[in-house]
Amino acid sequence: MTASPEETTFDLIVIGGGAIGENVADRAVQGGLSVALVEAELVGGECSYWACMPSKALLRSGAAVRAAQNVSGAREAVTGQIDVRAVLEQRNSIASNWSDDGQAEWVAGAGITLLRGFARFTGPKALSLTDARGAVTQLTARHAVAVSTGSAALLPDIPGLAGAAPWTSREATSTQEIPARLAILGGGVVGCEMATAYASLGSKVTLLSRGALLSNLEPFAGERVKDALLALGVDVQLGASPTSVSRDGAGGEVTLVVGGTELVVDELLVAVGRTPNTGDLGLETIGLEPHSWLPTDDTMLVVGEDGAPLSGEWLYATGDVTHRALLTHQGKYQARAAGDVIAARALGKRLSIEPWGAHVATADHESVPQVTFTDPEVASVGLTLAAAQKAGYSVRAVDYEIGNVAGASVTSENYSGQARMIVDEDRQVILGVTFVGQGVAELLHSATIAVVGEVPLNRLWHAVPSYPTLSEVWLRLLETYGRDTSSF
Ligand SMILES: Cc1cc2nc3c(=O)[nH]c(=O)nc-3n(C[C@H](O)[C@H](O)[C@H](O)COP(=O)(O)OP(=O)(O)OC[C@H]3O[C@@H](n4cnc5c(N)ncnc54)[C@H](O)[C@@H]3O)c2cc1C
Ligand SMILES: NC(=O)c1ccc[n+]([C@@H]2O[C@H](COP(=O)([O-])OP(=O)(O)OC[C@H]3O[C@@H](n4cnc5c(N)ncnc54)[C@H](O)[C@@H]3O)[C@@H](O)[C@H]2O)c1
Repeated sequence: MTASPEETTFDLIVIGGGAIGENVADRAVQGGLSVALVEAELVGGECSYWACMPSKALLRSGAAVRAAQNVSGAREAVTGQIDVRAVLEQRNSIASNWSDDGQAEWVAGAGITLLRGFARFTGPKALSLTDARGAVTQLTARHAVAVSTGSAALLPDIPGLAGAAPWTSREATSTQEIPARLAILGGGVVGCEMATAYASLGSKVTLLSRGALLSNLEPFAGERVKDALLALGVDVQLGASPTSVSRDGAGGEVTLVVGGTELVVDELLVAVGRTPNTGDLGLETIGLEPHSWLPTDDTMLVVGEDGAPLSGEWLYATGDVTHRALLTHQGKYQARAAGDVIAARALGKRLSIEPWGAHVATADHESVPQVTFTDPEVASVGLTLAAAQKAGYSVRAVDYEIGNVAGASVTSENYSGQARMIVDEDRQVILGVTFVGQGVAELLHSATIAVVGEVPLNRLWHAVPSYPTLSEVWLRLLETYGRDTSSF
């Protein structure tokens, strides 16, 4: 049966029904547009089924046990081992058993038309949709198309790697068996989180990292996480990268050659970054390069090599595929801006596109928060010292040992953690904050508000942290910086 033009023409077509695409579609519908959301796999995308949620489910039991083991009285109550089967079942439940029924229901309830299949551009505002049976439908967008196709794990060009069936983050977050021996390639966020999870669940983990761990963050973060991984029994090898990889038949042992020495494991997880899902999107039909990231302006309009939006200003991108900040919360922030601005432009409404306006993703530049769920956690927002200096700010870094605040001593015996605040000396506002320690994830939003709000230090003295909480680290950071009383 051939679909009628009414069924194949929409004000906006969103390609990719991950967390980000869902939000673009939702905002645009709320803004008054008809919207189709095209999804080739599961509505909800990586975050729900193979990334944020299942990975955190794998990490939580180990963190809970260690937290109890560091409190007298509670320690005595922790007498057994982690129940790995129960952890995997809980993870299965958090990943909705890889069924997207609930999210598809939400999409329908939000007034979005869900189209299942794989979308490719055939020209400006024109797409073909291929469904699971191979049937092809042509789609047309009246006003805009938003690409929210996400990213996939990058496989480096190491001899033998591709043929050795390595794990990516997908297998690592969805496995039903914990391998006895796991090698992890890459000391970034995925590598450090998965090393923590699998060591907690009983694997003998070897973590191979070319450089320092978590190298995009303050250096002390990676150092403290490295010490914690060593304490968990992880073999952390810095400056190490395999020169060849092979697997002994399907499902057999994997052998890596690292610095001339053989390392034999049951599985190898590759976690060396991401590649955009744009290889088979028909980008060549609209003058863009297949396999490339899709850079945007702050209203999320895709820009060409000249930095200007494509002719007609109809193509938007949000989420990982933009390479602005590969994080669910930041992608959803972009999605809110994009969905609203697409609707406003389509309906000729007033735009709010000045920095920090409603239709722009200004925070992507220097105010991105991120929690790395290692143990200790790393919670950071804004610029590191190195990034602030590189950007030309006149800065001072203020450090404090979190273990010294009263709240830390009741949270955990021998609490140890570090806080760093980066102060813009010219404006007396905070450009970045990093906390490393148990339970610091929930501290992060206070820092995000201080950074985004550009709250002057003199006003921050009036934001009084409750006693005895970890938040008292804020007061200690201010005291360490010193109070300017010259204007009193
Ligand atoms: C192991 C791991 C843990 C993570 N943990 C966190 C975390 O704790 N917190 C956090 O903020 N971020 C985390 N991230 C990052 C987060 O998962 C991503 O930033 C987020 O999923 C990006 O969402 P997206 O919608 O842009 O892309 P995706 O979630 O990848 O969704 C894209 C969707 O588009 C579909 N698609 C692609 N091409 C087409 C096409 N041509 N036609 C139709 N459909 C298509 C795909 O099937 C997919 O469903 C983690 C990432 C990994 C790998
Ligand atoms: N909690 C979270 O917010 C969370 C968790 C997981 C992932 N993520 C997101 O997912 C994205 C991908 O994470 P990731 O860990 O794959 O990437 P990443 O960019 O964080 O780290 C990749 C690491 O691999 C190293 N590397 C690159 N090529 C290598 C090679 N050939 N051999 C050895 N090492 C190599 C890099 O130096 C880097 O340290 C991140 O950008 C992050 O934003 C977020």
